Amino acid sequence: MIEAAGLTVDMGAGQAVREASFVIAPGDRIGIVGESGCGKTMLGLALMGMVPDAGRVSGSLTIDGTQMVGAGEAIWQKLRARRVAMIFQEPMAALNPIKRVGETVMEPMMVHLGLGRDAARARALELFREVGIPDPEARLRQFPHEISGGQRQRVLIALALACDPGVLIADEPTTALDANVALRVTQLLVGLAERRTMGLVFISHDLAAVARATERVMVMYGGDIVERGATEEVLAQPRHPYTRGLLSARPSPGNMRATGGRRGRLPTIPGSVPPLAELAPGCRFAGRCPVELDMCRGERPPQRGTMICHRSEEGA
Ligand SMILES: Nc1ncnc2c1ncn2[C@@H]1O[C@H](COP(=O)(O)OP(=O)(O)OP(=O)(O)O)[C@@H](O)[C@H]1O
Repeated sequence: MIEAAGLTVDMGAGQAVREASFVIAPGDRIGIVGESGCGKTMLGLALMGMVPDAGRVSGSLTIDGTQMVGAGEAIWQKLRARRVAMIFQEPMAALNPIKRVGETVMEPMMVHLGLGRDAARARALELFREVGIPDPEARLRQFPHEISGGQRQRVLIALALACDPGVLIADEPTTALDANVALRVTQLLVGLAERRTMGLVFISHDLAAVARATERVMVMYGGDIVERGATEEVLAQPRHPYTRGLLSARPSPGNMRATGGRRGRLPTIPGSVPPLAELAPGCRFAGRCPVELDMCRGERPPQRGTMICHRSEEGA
């Protein structure tokens, strides 16, 4: 349904996504993982034709066989919401605070599907039931601030499903939620993808959620997809040093101690030495790169084609 080949997003200051190639077929559940700033959201936005104005998209992206790189807004509007939909980060920011959530969910059905108010309301009610919102009649009339974080996320899922998309992109759908609610939202997304034979692109820092939600995973680092494969295999036997670092940085009592309590930071891998001798001036790891960056070229600022070392504030 979606095929990307050499898909690149250039933000002017650098490439947020570099030469990404992959296929998403109906029912595929694919994870995109990697640390903050590695390009996950920008890749999701590229699949929606919503890259910020400063960005330039090149390469190839076909949706249902139509080339979308260079396609005008009119073509995107036909596909967006109907073929590809996205759940955006931060439910509170993604919902209009002065609009009842029912109205928000009804709007795309009236605009894109041409449904009248009554039909759109009936369908919104059905969707609220499908995503597990209790007392859906009452919820339709509420404002975003009147419902819990978990329910706001479910409203956003209902909104994304409004036009029955073939692929749903969920950008950090569980990050703002506590562990129990996050687990239920993850299970909901998997169930929806299975029932509807809908593709699911699950973007997350949360490797446990990715393991639950997806069958395949792509690991991004500095705009590149550095590793990919069956989720179970990649998480159990990562091949790329960056993936190994990412996995060992998972917050656990052990590595919380190793990192002095800094969640999500990569701990030092004892004895690891960068394979390239030349390091950036001032690199505070002084020859002991904590993530074994096999592509570190010691350049500062990082040049196109180099991997950016996010672990060192001073060095690249
Ligand atoms: N509006 C923008 N204009 C210019 N550059 C941007 C813009 N938004 C993001 N970027 C840059 O694009 C790169 C990729 O950002 P992106 O938001 O895709 O990362 P991410 O992996 O989704 O991070 P996070 O997990 O924090 O959301 C970063 O270097 C970021 O600074």
